[in-house]
Amino acid sequence: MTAWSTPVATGAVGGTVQVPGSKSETNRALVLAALADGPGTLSGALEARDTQLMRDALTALGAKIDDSDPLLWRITPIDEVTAGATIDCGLAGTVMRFVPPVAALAPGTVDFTGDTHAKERPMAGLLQALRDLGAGVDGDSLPFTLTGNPDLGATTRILEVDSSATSQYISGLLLVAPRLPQGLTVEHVGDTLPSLPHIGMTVAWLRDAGVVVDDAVPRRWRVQPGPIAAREARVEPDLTNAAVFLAAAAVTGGEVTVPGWPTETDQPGDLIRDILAKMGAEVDFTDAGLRVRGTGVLHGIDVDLHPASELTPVVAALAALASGESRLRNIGHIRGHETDRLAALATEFGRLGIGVEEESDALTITGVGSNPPGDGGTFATYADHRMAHAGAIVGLRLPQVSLDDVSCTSKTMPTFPQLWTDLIATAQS
Ligand SMILES: O=C(O)C1=C[C@@H](OP(=O)(O)O)[C@@H](O)[C@H](O)C1
Ligand SMILES: C=C(OP(=O)(O)O)C(=O)O
Repeated sequence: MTAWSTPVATGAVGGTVQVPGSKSETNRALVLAALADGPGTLSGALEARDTQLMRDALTALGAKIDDSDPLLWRITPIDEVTAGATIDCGLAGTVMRFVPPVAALAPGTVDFTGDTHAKERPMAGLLQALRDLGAGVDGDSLPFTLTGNPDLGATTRILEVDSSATSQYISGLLLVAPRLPQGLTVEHVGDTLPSLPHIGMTVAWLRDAGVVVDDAVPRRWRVQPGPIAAREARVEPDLTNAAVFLAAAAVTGGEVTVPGWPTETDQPGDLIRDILAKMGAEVDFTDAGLRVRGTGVLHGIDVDLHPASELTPVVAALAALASGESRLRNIGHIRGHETDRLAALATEFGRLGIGVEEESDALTITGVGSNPPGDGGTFATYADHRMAHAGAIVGLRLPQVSLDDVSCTSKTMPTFPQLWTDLIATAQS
């Protein structure tokens, strides 16, 4: 645990923040490279706990990953998936949902474990799907032992999956689908399907590796069997992680540029541009990247975050500092993220004196506007990197906010405390 006093911004911030690579893209690229038909490379990849866990997991299953050059990782694919390993998933959704389908190709058992809270994260729908494909699994949540089946999916026509708890079940299954003898047709059978753009990202990465995917029918994906082409793949900056720095511009009336922001992207974090503009900031592309300028006005917002729910903590923090009421809707499934984010945000904002009403799938937040409560206090992060981002944003205007633990930011952005300190220092100078 590393406690951290968040810096208050005494003026407008101004700076350029080079945001590290996308977690979601890096971990998809690693899985596809490990299953590819030859050696490949990855540039712009994210160095963080979630991607280290993925590298360790794929190495344990037989891939060779040379990450000695941070600018260009070299991946030699798995020849035959190795049985007998123990995979530590940490708290990484992409590891716990993307690696078991790979391990299910092993001729033997693979053990899966994770952090204390990982045991609470939804796994049952994926593990049932793997059983339906012919693997064995001895539980419905972490930790579990999986017994692989080299004939995985050989007799499956259509695999029905309830992915309402997390889109990552479907992404994990699609990533191995081309390696199954008949390919795979996956059909979502639940009521809701969150984070759909993240499934779109999976489909795009498969297609870029030469895999034929038919997604013409909503909630149904048909992946043809065939090789996954080895590639020289490139990862974009993480747009959801970028959101916290852009928020600092909007909150302080300052200006922040993020270089390398793609003009077309599969990352749902791109939605932050629209959200910030609706809340009153100026958002535009310049030759240097995406620029956000605070205007001194920050309105509340009514927003459906179902497709981009990982933005919730940052948007909630913006709402907390805005004027008027905000409503963040359709996000019940984020109770299964790194922590129950609806409960955690309501508790921690409430403790600081910010009005929050928690519903089963929504938050209503009464922004403090020009009257931030003055006492500050401890802000618990629940091992959740994005709770740390939310605490840092409210700490820009509420004095003496202290995160109980900032080390959780290493999950996807170990450089966050330094990048944040440097950016907020520009307001003091
Ligand atoms: O596939 C991915 O890379 C992700 C999918 C989403 O998960 P959920 O569908 O559980 O929201 C997102 O929130 C998570 O941060 C990353
Ligand atoms: C939900 C998130 O992560 P994970 O990939 O662990 O699900 C997140 O990063 O906001």
